[in-house]
Amino acid sequence: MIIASRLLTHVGKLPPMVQQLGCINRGLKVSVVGSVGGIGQPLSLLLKLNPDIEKLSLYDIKNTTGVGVDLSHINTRASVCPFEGKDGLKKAMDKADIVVVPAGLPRKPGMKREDLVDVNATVACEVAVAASEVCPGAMLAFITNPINVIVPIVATILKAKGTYDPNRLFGVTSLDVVRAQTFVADILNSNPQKVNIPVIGGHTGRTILPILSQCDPPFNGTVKEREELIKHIQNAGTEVVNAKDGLGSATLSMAFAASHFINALIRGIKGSKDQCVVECAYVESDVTEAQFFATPLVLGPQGIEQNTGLPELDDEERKALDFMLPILKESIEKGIKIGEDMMNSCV
Ligand SMILES: NC(=O)C1=CN([C@@H]2O[C@H](COP(=O)(O)OP(=O)(O)OC[C@H]3O[C@@H](n4cnc5c(N)ncnc54)[C@H](O)[C@@H]3O)[C@@H](O)[C@H]2O)C=CC1
Ligand SMILES: O=C([O-])CC(=O)C(=O)O
Repeated sequence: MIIASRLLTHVGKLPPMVQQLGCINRGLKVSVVGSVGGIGQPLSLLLKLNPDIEKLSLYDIKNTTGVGVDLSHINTRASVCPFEGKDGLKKAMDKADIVVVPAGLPRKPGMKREDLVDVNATVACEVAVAASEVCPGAMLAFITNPINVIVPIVATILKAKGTYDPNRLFGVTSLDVVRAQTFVADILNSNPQKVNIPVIGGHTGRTILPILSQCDPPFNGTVKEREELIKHIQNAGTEVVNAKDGLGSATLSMAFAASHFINALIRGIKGSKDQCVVECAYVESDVTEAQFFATPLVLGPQGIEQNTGLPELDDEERKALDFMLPILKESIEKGIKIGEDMMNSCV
């Protein structure tokens, strides 16, 4: 059941530790945790191209130096600093403005995203603890699956450490939007970059809800075409996992989607004046009964400036939302419980 479909804002009083005045005019420090992986390498490359990044700090458990030296030869502004090993995490994240996390195990055919939780919860916990110590004001963007569970785990740990700011913690769901834009554009024979479509909820199966009724340009397909399109968007991750046949999940499209999201966060931090920065992401929310939920967010110097709430929904979308909420709530409860159990064990 929907609690509210009005405009909501999370902008509250920040804990003193994480308070920042206005927007940042200097170059930014961005840390990529898991930078040697299938997503981490192309994501680091794309971020190296952003002229607002002054320091690109790379961390992985091993082999970061090679990736760092390679990237460092590219003639763009960001200086590249590679770190590895247990001690390297805090050094890499020290005073970061943004930490993006493509670390952790990907799926193999036959697995669900939820099957990754045991291994990936540890990675998320390590990053949350390090963030609390060395960059408590940073924007944290988690790519690690299962997003629906990982973000509540991180929030719970940050809360216990006294450094949680709900405006600065994001589960990256941009790939769902990128896919929705692409698949709609394929059908409409239009430019995918010009398709506007919110994707709300979470990041697995039927918790991924593209709001086709609000698509611009309009999608006027038949009921069957619409159902097929929604299924295609919801199952796209599994499609890649099966096509890669044991060699992992989406990496290149994810790196593109994540760099798009991080570039938007940066425009927000820099106080972009030319246009409002709006992106969908999975965040703490009171838009529905689910404590974490993806909706379009206005991004600004302090992270989430405004949660725009639920887009207008038609009857089918309302039913789909009602169907997903218990699934999402169960994942969130699980995440909170794992976070409580782990908070002292992953330091
Ligand atoms: N949010 C989303 O839409 C998507 C999320 N993903 C998820 O992203 C994650 C990464 O995927 P891939 O890059 O394909 O995996 P990968 O296996 O290619 O790379 C993961 C990297 O994480 C590193 N790593 C492992 N434990 C670490 C730790 N404790 N600290 C730092 N680094 C650590 C590994 O050394 C490796 O370099 C997976 O969990 C995957 O399911 C993948 C696609 C889309
Ligand atoms: O499906 C996976 O395991 C990776 C992922 O989240 C996606 O591609 O959307």
